[in-house]
Amino acid sequence: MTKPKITLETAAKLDQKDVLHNFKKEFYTDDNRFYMDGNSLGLLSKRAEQSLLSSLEDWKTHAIGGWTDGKEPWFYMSEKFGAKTAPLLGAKPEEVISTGSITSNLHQLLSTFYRPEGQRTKILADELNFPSDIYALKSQLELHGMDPDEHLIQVKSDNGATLSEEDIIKEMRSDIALLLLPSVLYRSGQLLDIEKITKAAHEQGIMVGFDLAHSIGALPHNLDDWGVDFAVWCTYKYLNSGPGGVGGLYVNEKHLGSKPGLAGWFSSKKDKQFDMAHDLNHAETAGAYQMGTPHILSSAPLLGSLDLFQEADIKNVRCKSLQMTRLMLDLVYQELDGLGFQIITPLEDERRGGHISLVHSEAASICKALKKENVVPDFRAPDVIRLAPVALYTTYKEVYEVMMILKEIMVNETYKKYKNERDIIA
Ligand SMILES: Cc1ncc(COP(=O)(O)O)c(C=O)c1O
Ligand SMILES: Nc1ccccc1C(=O)C[C@H](N)C(=O)O
Repeated sequence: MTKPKITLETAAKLDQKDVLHNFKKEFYTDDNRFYMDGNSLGLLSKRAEQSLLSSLEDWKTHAIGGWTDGKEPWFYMSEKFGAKTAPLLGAKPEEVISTGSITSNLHQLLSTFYRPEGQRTKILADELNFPSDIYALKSQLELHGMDPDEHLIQVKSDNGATLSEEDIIKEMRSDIALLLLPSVLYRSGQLLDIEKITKAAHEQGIMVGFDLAHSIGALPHNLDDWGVDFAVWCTYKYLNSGPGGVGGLYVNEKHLGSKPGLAGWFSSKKDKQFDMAHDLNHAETAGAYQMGTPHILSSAPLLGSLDLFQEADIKNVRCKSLQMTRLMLDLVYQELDGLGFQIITPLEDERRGGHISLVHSEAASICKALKKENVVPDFRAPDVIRLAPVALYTTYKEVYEVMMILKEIMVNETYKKYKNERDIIA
C-alpha cells in the first residue's frame, strides 16, 4: 500500500490536534522566520524574560538583601532550579543542581569520580562526542599523569554518524574506570540506549556519566531508574535559558556525600557557609558540586522557562517532537529524492533525539541559501545540515514549509550562489 501524499493540509490537520499549540504564543517568535536551531540556542519566552526582570528588580530594590529577601532569593536559587529540573530527569530534587557549564561541570564530576586505581585507569568515550567533552577528558587524564593516547579509549563509529551500543559494550574491559557518553549525538541526533549501556557498564564495575546537552528538554529521562552515576547538561538549547545560561549536574543519591573534587564555598552546607570556616563542611546534596557564587543574571531566565515545561509536560513535548521529526523525514523521502541528501539520523523513534541531520556535499552553501529564505538551520562541518523543530514553538505547517523551501533551493540551484564554506560559527 502506498503512503498518502503529505501536503500542507496534512500538516494543518496535525496543528489542529496539537495539545501544545498554545505554548507558541509564550515565546518571542517571528512570523517571517522559520527557526530550526533550538538545539543550539532556544528562543526567549515571555516567562523567562519575566523571571530575569524580576531578579533585576530584586537587585534594584534589595541590593545585597536580594540574596535572602528578594522575590526569588538568590541564595537558594540553584537548589530551586534543581528541584524544578528533577522531573525532567527522573531524579530526586537533592540529586540535581544548576551551576556552571557542561564543561566546567564535567571537570568537577571527573575530579570527584574519576579515581584510577591499580589496573583500572582508563576512560571510555566515543569518537563522535562534542569536542569540549573530549578536551575535558584528556586534560583530566593529564592531571592524573596519564597519557590520553593510552588511557582514553574512543569507541569507533562504523559510518561516521552513529554508534552501536554493542560496540560500546565490547570495549567495557576491566581496565576501564569510567565511561562518558552523550545521550543524543550532536551531529546525527542518535539517541543512545542509556539504560542498556549503564547496566552493562555497572556489570563491569565501571562508573557511568552522560552528557544530556541534546536531550534535556526534548525527551524524558529516568536517570534514577537507569542507575546513571552522574550527568551534566546545558540549558540554553531546549530549555531556552538564553546564551550562556547556567548549566546543570546530577549525582545519583548513592554518591551523594562524596567530597567534591573541586571545592569552593558554595559547596558548603547552606547553613554553614557563612561560618567562614577553613575546613569545608560540604553539602550532602548535589549542591556540594557547586564552587563559587552563582551567576544569577544568566540563571534567572531558567526559572520562568522551567514553569513552561511543568505546564506542558515533557511527555507531550517528546510526542510532538517525534511527530515533527518524523514528518521531516517523510518529507525528505517524498520531496528531496535524487537531490543528493543522505539522512544520518536514525529512523526509529526510540533512537532519535530532537533534531534531524542531512548530509550533503554542498551543505554549507545550502544552509546559507536557507538563511536567505529566513530558515534558520545549522551547519556542522564538513557536510551536515541540522534541523530542530522545537515542540513548544514550532508548528507542523512550519515544518512542511521549511522542507518545501529546501526543495526549491535545490531544484532551482540557488544554493550555487554561495560559497560552500562555513562562517565563523556555523
Ligand atoms: C554535547 C555537548 N557538550 C558540550 C557542549 C558545550 O558545553 P558548554 O556549555 O560548556 O559550552 C555542547 C554545546 O555547546 C554540546 O552539544
Ligand atoms: N554553546 C554554543 C555557543 C555558540 C554557538 C553554538 C553553541 C552550541 O551550543 C553548539 C551546540 N552545542 C552544538 O551541538 O553544535
